[in-house]
Amino acid sequence: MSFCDTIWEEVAPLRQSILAHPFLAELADGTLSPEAFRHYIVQDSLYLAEYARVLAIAAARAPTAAGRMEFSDGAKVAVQVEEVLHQAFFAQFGVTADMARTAEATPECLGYTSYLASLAATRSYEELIAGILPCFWVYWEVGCAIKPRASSPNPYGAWIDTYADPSFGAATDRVRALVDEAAANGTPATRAAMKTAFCNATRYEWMFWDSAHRCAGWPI
Ligand SMILES: Cc1ncc(CN)c(N)n1
Repeated sequence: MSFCDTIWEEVAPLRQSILAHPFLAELADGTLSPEAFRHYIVQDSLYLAEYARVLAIAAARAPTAAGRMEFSDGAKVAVQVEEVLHQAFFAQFGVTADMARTAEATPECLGYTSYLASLAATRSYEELIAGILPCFWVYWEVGCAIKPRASSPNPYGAWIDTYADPSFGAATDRVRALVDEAAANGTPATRAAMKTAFCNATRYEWMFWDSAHRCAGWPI
């Protein structure tokens, strides 16, 4: 079994909690409240801006040309493609430019992006790319799980289609291959640290949807 397959199995309970989360169940059947989705999409826009920066750092730190290509392409895609999706949803759900510009990152959004930035700034390249991977893989799993059971028409159909698209699966596979390669060249201590980064980022994915479902902000 590859390193990625092993850590994927280890986070199986977390993944089950993600797949069973009411945010995603309601998104699939189209009953998710517009308020919860608006909360999510505004926070996601803040998230992706930071994620793109983290990918650009991963590109700069990558020891191979394949890594430099993948992460610099990923940084571009995070800014371009997903932002196009967000702009369409902003229009659909009444998010004005002013609302988007003045939005403050929630604890979950700030926690996730700050965690990835800390991996980029103070940890190994191997840990960094292990922390980057759930953003791809978890969404690909969610997109594929939701698509066959999604209601039609569905106000969130474009979101589902984006993450169930084979091109997103192909990008996930390429990042997985880079993580497997890094793990194979690393020490047991490196692999243990990579597993921690992967697990923490997967936790943040659950927390991100959960806070959107509660429309939660800062408690104080
Ligand atoms: C929080 C989060 N994680 C992952 C993705 C998918 N790139 C996203 N758009 N937002």
